[in-house]
Amino acid sequence: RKKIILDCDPGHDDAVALLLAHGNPDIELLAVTTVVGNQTLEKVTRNALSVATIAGITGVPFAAGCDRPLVRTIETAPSIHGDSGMDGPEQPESAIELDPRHAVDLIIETVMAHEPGTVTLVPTAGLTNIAMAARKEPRIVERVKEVVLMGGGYHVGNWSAVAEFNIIIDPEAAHIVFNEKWPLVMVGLDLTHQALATDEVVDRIAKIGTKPAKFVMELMDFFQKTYKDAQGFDFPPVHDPCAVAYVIDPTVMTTRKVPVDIELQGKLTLGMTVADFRAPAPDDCHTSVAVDLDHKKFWDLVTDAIERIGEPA
Ligand SMILES: Nc1ccc([C@@H]2N[C@H](CO)[C@@H](O)[C@H]2O)cc1
Ligand SMILES: [Ca+2]
Repeated sequence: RKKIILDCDPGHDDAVALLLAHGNPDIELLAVTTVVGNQTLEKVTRNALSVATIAGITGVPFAAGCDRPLVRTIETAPSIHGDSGMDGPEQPESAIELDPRHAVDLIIETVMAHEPGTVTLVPTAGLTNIAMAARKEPRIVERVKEVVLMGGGYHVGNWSAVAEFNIIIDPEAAHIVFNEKWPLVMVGLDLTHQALATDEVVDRIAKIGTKPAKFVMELMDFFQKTYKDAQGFDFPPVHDPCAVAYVIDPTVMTTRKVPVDIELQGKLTLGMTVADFRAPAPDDCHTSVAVDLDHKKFWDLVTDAIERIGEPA
């Protein structure tokens, strides 16, 4: 089984990523950590515990991390995720206790406690926790198997013309993470904008008929409305589970090995993930970007995972 740590900011699509990681039999979810992003740290942490309650996730430590970016001020995304960060479904009261450790310490301790090259970091939010972990314990960089993150875009932006939200809300953290020498797969908007929750997909999930499936339905219903109003999409792109799907089955998408760096100075280009497609890629290139998604294979993984979770509604 593939061991992962999910660092997230639930977030409608983070919630689906968590359900995919929990439901898929090939994934061993070692820890879940939260970070400020779609909403404040307090809200996204509450949301993560709500998802854990609905999905019946037990025996997995959940820890809260950084409540603001390294340098800049907080920017949240209520236009997409609402005031709670996960508007739409009724949220259950969660009985799950947070791990008392800071997320940065939980990430470090978990990576150091497992064999080198066995733990994959899956960030689906701003990279503040990941950057802090690499600075506090540099040994995790060579010990981590790879970083598979949802963020960035080599030709697409959503929070500026050329920058994606997870990167631009903490570009200094992203610069740290992309420049450490660990293998890094950037699952950016170029890929995730193909992961549309179409009517056919939502109908498939509705037919599952369990509490988690109903929860996902209500999430997608809200997400579809805000994505239509805020970004003019007919169907919402469900970004974050794409990163988890890659860890489960890398053939779910194609990737290209290209150098990627983060713009920190640009007036128009701050937070841009600049990918250099000029061939050949340097031998020491440790970054790849995701290009084409196998839409059916992806949604088969997601619906299969949801089917494996929870009692009939
Ligand atoms: N407009 C918008 C802003 C932020 C996000 C969140 N950031 C990433 C996509 O940009 C995902 O992780 C998602 O949770 C999605 C849409
Ligand atoms: Ca997210």
